[in-house]
Amino acid sequence: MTSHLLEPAAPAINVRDLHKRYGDKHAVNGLDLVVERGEIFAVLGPNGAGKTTTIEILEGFRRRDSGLVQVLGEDPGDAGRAWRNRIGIVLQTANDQAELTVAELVRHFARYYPDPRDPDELIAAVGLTEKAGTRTRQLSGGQRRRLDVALGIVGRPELLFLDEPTTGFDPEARRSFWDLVSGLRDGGTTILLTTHYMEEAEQLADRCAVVKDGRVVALDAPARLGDRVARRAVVRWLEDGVVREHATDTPTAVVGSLAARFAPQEVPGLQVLRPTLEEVYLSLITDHADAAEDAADDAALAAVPERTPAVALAGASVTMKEQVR
Ligand SMILES: Nc1ncnc2c1ncn2[C@@H]1O[C@H](COP(=O)(O)OP(=O)(O)OP(=O)(O)O)[C@@H](O)[C@H]1O
Repeated sequence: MTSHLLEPAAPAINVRDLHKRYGDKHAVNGLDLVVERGEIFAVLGPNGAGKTTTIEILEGFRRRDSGLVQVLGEDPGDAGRAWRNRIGIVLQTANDQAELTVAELVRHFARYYPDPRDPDELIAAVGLTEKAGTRTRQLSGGQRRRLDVALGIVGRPELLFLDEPTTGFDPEARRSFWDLVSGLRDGGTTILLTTHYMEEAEQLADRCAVVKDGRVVALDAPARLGDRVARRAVVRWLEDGVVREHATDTPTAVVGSLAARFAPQEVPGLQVLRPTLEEVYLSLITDHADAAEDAADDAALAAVPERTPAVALAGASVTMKEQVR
C-alpha cells in the first residue's frame, strides 16, 4: 500500500492569512478558513465584511494580495479548466438568455462539461419538470433560483458556491430549496453558502463562520456558535395572565419546581429559551464600543427594580416581564 492512500483527503477549501486591499480599504484582513469535504458551510457577516471578496478569490475571479488559498487542492489564481469543471457557482441571478426555455438552457450549459448530469433528470431533481418548456423570463423568482442551481450543478461539481440563494423566497419555497441543497450535500457535494438569513444557516449549515472587518471572528456549528449552549436559558410561563420569566443556568430544576407547583395541571405557556443564532450573531458583530454602550444601558436597566416577590418558587428568584424579549 502506498503512503498517500493513508493520507486524509485535503480539505475542500483551505485559506490562511488572506489579505486583499482596494486602495486604502483592507477588505480582507488576515482571514483563515478551512471547509471540509462533504459539509455545508455558511459564511455570515454584515454588509461590507469581505465575504464576496473572499469568495471571488476562492472562485478564481479575483486576485489576492497575499495569503495561502487552496480550493480542491489547487490555487484558484492559476488553476485551469479541469479545476473549474470541478466547481459549481450560483451567483445572484442574472437575467441572461431570457428567451431560451428551461430545457434549452440546461442542455446548453451541459455541453460545457465532460461528464454532465442528464438534463431531464436534473430538471426533475430541482422540481422544474412542469416548466421545462417555459422561457426563463417567465419563471417566478423561486423557479429561476432553482434553475440557477441546476446550472450550477449540471457539471457534477465537487464544490458548489451558493451566494445568498434564497433572497426573496416565500417560506415554502425556501424550505423546499433547503431540501434540495441538503440532498446535494447528502450526495457528497461540498457547499459554501453565503446568507443573511440566520434561520437558513441554522437549518442548512454543518458549520458557519462569522466574518467581520475582513476576518473570521467566530467559527462553529450553528448550535454552538459564540458559546451559545453555555449561555443562560430563560424559562418562561404564564401566570395570572402575565408572562413570567426566569433566567437560569439550571432550567431543568426550574421547570421541575414549576411542574410540582402547578401539578396536576400543565404549566401554562411553558417555554425554555436559549439565545437564538441571530442574537448570538448580532452580539458577535457588535463593535466593542457598541458593546460598552449596551453594557452601560444594561446597568441602567438593572438599577430599576424588576423582581416580583409575589411569586414563590423554591430556591429561585423570579423576574417578571410583561414584554417578551
Ligand atoms: N471593487 C471594489 N473596489 C473598491 N472597494 C471594494 C470593491 N469591492 C468591494 N469593496 C469594498 O470592500 C469591502 C468588502 O466588500 P465585500 O463586497 O467583500 O463585502 P460583503 O461582505 O460581501 O458585503 P455584502 O454582504 O454587502 O455583500 C467593502 O467595504 C466594499 O465597499
